[in-house]
Order: sequence, then structure tokens, then C-alpha cells
Amino acid sequence: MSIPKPLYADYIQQRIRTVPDWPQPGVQFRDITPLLQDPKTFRLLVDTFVHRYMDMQIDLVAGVDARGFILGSVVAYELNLGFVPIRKKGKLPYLTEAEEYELEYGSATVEIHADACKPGDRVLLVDDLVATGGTMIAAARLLQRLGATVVEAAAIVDLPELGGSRLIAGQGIELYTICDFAGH
Ligand SMILES: O=P(O)(O)OC[C@H]1O[C@H](OP(=O)(O)OP(=O)(O)O)[C@H](O)[C@@H]1O
Ligand SMILES: Nc1ncnc2[nH]cnc12
Repeated sequence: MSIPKPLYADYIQQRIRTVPDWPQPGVQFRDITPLLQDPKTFRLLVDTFVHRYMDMQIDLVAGVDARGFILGSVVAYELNLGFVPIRKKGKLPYLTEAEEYELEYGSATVEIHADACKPGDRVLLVDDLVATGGTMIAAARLLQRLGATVVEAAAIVDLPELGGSRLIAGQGIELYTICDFAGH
């Protein structure tokens, strides 16, 4: 059964700006900065996630570098939980686990501190957007390698035509998004 759309999904979606041909021709960039800038939509956005997760016995919230930090840390704070940053390669100072993933062109690596969570932890994974799904899957693999259970992956936006949400589901990871956009 699919998860019903949250009450304010349209209100939130209307405040996401589309910038054509950025960062390269053909890409429709879904810019969440207007959503964050407006205090009412920012609060609605955070509250939407808090309402969804407040009864799910989450132990920890993990957010993906960089836009996943903005949302994930506030959601963690509101849920009275700790926050774990999953960072791009070379930024974390202590012992790390790393996972490489494919981008549209080339590859990238995300890292997590080896002691960021412990076996059995129930983790909520947060990013702003799912496109090809590579980032979310790599982040989930890092958490799983440390023995955590990814209770759900959550994002504001899904771009279903890029196939990421299907890939994430294919990995057995539950995905919750507030709105989706056609096209890239
Ligand atoms: O589903 P995918 O194809 O993996 O794409 C989604 C990722 O792309 C964007 O981050 P980006 O890599 O542009 O980094 P940034 O947050 O530093 O801008 C976005 O914030 C997601 O993390
Ligand atoms: N179209 C898009 N808009 C915003 N962030 C993205 N990350 C990958 N594709 C994106």
C-alpha cells in the first residue's frame, strides 16, 4: 500500500523553484532554498517529517552531505534524537567507512564515522532529493554496514523519471517523499 500524500504537499511543492539548464543544459534543477527561506513552509516541512517519525521508535537521524544536513539535523533535534552526518569523501576526521556510487557522469564517494551508530540502531536517513538514487543507496549501505537498520529513507522531492525511487525500493529500503516532479 502506498503512503498517502501529506496534507501540505502541494503547499510545499509550490515553494520549490525550478531553475532550467542548471548546472548543465537539460537539467531542471529543483531548488529548495525558497522553501527553507520562508519560515512558514520551513516549519511545515519539518513538522511533516516529525509527525511521520515521532512514533516509529527511531534511535538516530542520519543526513547526507550537504542538503540532507539542513533538514536532517532539525528533524533530529525536534525528535529529541542525535544526528549523524554522512559526508562527501575526505571530510570526516576519525576512522571512516566509505561507499562509492555512480553519478550521471563519473562517480563519488560518501563516508561515515565508524562509530556513528551501533548494531541494532534504528536509523532514519534524510536527504533533500532523490534523482538516480545512487546517493541514498550508498548512504543506506554505510549505515547497514555498521549494523544499523534503515527504518526509512526520507526526502522532500522525488524525480521518478530518473528511476531512483524504484532502485531504492528494489534494495528493500522504504522511501518517503513529499512531492515529485516530472522530468529531470
Ligand atoms: O539520487 P542521486 O542521483 O544520487 O542525486 C541526489 C543527490 O544529488 C544532490 O546532491 P549533490 O550530489 O548535488 O550534492 P550537494 O548536496 O553538495 O549539492 C542531492 O542533494 C542528493 O544528495
Ligand atoms: N534536478 C535536480 N535538482 C536538484 N538537485 C538534484 N540532484 C540531482 N538532480 C537534481
